[in-house]
Amino acid sequence: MNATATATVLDRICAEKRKQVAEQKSRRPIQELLKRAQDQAPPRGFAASLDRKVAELGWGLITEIKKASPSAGIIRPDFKPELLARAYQRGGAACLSVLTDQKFFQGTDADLGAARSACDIPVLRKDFMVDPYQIVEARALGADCILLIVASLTDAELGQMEDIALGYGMDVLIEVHDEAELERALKLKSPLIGINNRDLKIMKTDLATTERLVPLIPEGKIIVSESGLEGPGDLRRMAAIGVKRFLIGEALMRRPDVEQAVKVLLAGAGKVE
Ligand SMILES: O=C(O)c1ccccc1NCC(=O)[C@H](O)[C@H](O)COP(=O)(O)O
Repeated sequence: MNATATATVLDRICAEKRKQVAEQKSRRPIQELLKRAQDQAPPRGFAASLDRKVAELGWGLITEIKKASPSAGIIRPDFKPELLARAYQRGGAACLSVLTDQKFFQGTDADLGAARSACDIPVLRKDFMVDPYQIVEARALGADCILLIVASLTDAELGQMEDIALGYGMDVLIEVHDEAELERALKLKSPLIGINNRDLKIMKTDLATTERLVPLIPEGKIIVSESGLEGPGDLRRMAAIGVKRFLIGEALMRRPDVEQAVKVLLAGAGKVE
């Protein structure tokens, strides 16, 4: 069996990303990005915003701006990042996640800028980080937080990219899907641990992933349950194990009125002590 035959979706996305970054480096040298990153206003404080919303509403939602995905195809044909960002904020979101990958998610870097300029809440650049160049690029675009997927990086790469992001004052969401990845994530500095309920190798989503990993996470870490969350019952199920911060994309993106969808979700979940 050759490598291509066994490659997962995540492998294919990361391989493509490495090619794109190599091209991008020759189009836009790192010196230019470093300058733009220095000129940005300070990051908005991603984890702090989640904490404030948990104190205020009982829940901290990271609502995602995602036009399409490998698992679902086109999710939202009528796609206006700035309108979605404003509506999410009005609905009660703590933070935004904006997909900037073009080939697999039909996102763009411009989507991030448009969304962030349209609201006051912090924004995660949701992309597949494979090179330190992309961390500087994220800050140059104005991102307040980046995602590092443990499954696609070595320990050395994780440490290096985390250090660059923390050096800029950005937050870093470290994403894991199983026990081995969690063990590696816990060696890093960032307190933000995202448990992805979606298995990126087989594209299956199961909320039991969060339930299985939460007991293994020491106090002091901030847990975010990601993917496959749909209704108030899912939030209450997670609250039963102490998880009150969530990253939600598709279930909200499919609703015509995302402001109302967030309000209904939060009201339905109630305030759980
Ligand atoms: O969503 C996908 O199909 C996907 C495929 C391959 C890699 C990553 C993928 N999703 C990224 C995400 O982490 C989700 O967009 C995010 O957690 C929100 O999930 P959902 O609420 O299920 O849209």
